[in-house]
Amino acid sequence: MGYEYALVHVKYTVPPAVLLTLLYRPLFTKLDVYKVAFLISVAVTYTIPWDSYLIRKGIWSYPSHVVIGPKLFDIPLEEVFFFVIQTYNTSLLYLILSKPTFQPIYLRAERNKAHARGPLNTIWKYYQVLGQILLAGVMAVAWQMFKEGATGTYTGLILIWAVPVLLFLWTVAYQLILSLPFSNTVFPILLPTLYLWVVDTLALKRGTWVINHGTKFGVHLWDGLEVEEALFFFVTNTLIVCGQLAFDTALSVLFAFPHLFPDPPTLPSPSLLWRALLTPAKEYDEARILGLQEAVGRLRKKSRSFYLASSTFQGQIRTDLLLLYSFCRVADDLVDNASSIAEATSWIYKLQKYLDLACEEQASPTTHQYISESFPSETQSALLQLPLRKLSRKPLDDLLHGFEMDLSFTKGDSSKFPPIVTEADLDLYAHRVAGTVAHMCLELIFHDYESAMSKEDQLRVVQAGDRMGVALQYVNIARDIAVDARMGRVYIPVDWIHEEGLTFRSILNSPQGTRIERLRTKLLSKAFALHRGARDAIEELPVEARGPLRVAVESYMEIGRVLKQDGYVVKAGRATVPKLRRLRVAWKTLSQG
Ligand SMILES: CC(C)=CCC/C(C)=C/CC/C(C)=C/CC/C(C)=C/[C@@H]1[C@@H](COP(=O)(O)OP(=O)(O)O)[C@]1(C)CC/C=C(\C)CC/C=C(\C)CCC=C(C)C
Repeated sequence: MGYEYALVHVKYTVPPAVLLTLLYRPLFTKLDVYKVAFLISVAVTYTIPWDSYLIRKGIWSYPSHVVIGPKLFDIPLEEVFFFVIQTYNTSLLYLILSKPTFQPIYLRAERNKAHARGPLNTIWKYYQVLGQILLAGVMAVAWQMFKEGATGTYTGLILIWAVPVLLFLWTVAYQLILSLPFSNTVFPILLPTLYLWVVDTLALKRGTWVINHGTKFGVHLWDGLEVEEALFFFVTNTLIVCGQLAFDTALSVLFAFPHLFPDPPTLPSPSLLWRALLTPAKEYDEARILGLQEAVGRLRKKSRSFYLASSTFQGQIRTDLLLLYSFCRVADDLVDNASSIAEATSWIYKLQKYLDLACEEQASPTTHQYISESFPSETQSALLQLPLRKLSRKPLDDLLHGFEMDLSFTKGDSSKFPPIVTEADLDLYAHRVAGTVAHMCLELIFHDYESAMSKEDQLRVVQAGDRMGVALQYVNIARDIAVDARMGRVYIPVDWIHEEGLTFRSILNSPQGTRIERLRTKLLSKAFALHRGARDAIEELPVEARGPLRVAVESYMEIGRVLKQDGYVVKAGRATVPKLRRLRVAWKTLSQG
C-alpha cells in the first residue's frame, strides 16, 4: 500500500479542478451540472471495462506500493477517480472557453440549393463523410495492430476503444466541430492534453504507473513520455470536448428551432436530447439561423453591455432575448435613421401593421409577404423571428408610442413645443422605450422558466422591472446629452433646464458646461434611486435568470457610475466602460447569488 498515485491527484489534478470551479462557479448552472455529470457517467461507465481488460492483460500495471488498495474490477480507485477528474477538468475548461459563444448560429441547414432560403452549407456533408471514412480507416488499422499482438497492441487498444465513440460524436456534432472557433474546440483539447503529458511524464518517471514492454512501441515524444500515453491523453480530451460539443449540438437544436421543439424544458431529458441530436440537418430552419446570426451580429456591434450579459444567459432564454434585442434595435434604428419625419412616421406605421398581422398569425404567408415588401432586407429577419407568441401586445405598442415621442422633436419647432417638459413626461417616455423592454424581457423569462410565482407577484416584479428600465433610460439620457443635442433632441425636462437658467435651445447649441453636468448628475441620482428601489425584485425571479439579469442591469448602470467620475473616457461622443471593468462588474454581480 502507498499514496503515490493519490498524491498525483492531490498535486496535479485536484488543484486545477478547484481553480476551474472557483473561476466558473458564478456561471455554473443546473444545465452545466447536468452536462458535466452526464459526461462523467458516460466516461466512467465506458472506460471501466476497457481499463479493467488492459490491467488484467498486463498492458499496464500499478505497483502495489503506489496505490492505497481498494479496486473496482481490478482498477485502483485512484485510476477511477482519474476518469472523473479528467472529464471534469476538461469539461470545465470547455465551458469557460465557450461561454461567449452562441452555438446555434454555427449550425447550417443542409438542403439542395434549389430549396435553400438562407445560410446553407452543402460542402459540410462531404466533410462529414470524409471524416467518417478516415475514422473507419483508423479503426481498421487499430484492429490490425491489436490482432498482431506486438508492439502496436497498446496503441491498437486505445484506438479500438476511442474511435467508435469519436465516429459517433463526429457524425452527430461535425457541424459545431468544423465551424466553432478554435477557442471552443482546439484549445480545450490541447491545453489539458499538454498539462497531462507533463503530469504523465512525472508519474511514469516515478513509476506510479508502468507500461509493460512488448505491447508498446518504445518511442518517446520527449524524455519520459511514451507515444502511447501522449496519444491516450490526446484522444481522451478529444472525446470529452466532442462529447460536450454533441451535447451543445442537441441543446442548440432544441432551443433554436421552435418548429421542431416548440417549448423544450430547461433541463431536457436524455431522450429529448437524443431526438434533437439525431435531427437531420436538412430539417434545421435556415431562416431562423439567419435571424439568430444577424441578432448576434447586431448585439455585438451595438451594445457591449447587453452582449456581455447575453453570454451569461443560457438555453431558450438566451435565444429569445437575442431575438427581442434584434427587433428593438431594428425598430429603433429604422425610426432614428430615417431621413425625414415622413419616412420615420411611415416606419412606425409599418411596424404597427406588421404587429397587427403577426399577432393574428405569426408565421402566416401574409406576414412574410408584408415584411418582405415593406422592410429593407437586412431588417427582415429581426421581424420574422421575434418570439411574439411569448409576448403581450401592450409593451410592443407602447414601445412604438415611445418612438413616436422621439419624432415630436423633429416635428415643427421643438424649441417652442418641446415634447418633454415635466419630469412626468420624461418618466412616460422612459417607460415607453425602456420600461416596456424590461416588461418584455420578464415576459420571456416567465415563459421560458417554470416559476411558482402567482400572477400578482409576477405583476409586481414586472412593475419593478419597468422602473428598472426607466432607470437604465435615465442613464442612457445622461450619457447621450451631447449626442442627442446633435440630433436636435433634449430629453432633460424643460422644467429642470429652466431651474438651471438654461433653455432648450441653449442646450442644443452648447450641450456642455457645469450646469449641464449638474443636470447630468440629477438624471443619474434619479436613475440610481430607481435602481435601488427595483433591484431586489430580481431575486424573486427563477434562479437561473437572476445572475444574468443582474449582469444586464449592472453593466448598463456601470455607465452611470463611470459618468459620475471625473475624466471618464469618451468614444464616439459617449462615455464607455473599459472592458476589464465591465468584466469585473459581471463577475461581481454573478457572484452575489
Ligand atoms: C441580455 C440581453 C440580450 C438583453 C436584451 C435586452 C434588450 C431586449 C434590449 C433592447 C434594447 C433596445 C435597442 C431598445 C430600443 C429602445 C432603446 C434605445 C432603449 C434603451 C436601451 C438601449 O441602450 P443603447 O445604449 O444600446 O441604445 P442607444 O444606442 O442609445 O440607441 C435602453 C437604455 C433600454 C434598455 C432597457 C432594458 C434592457 C431593460 C432592463 C431591465 C430589465 C431586464 C428588468 C430587470 C428586472 C427587474 C425585476 C428589476
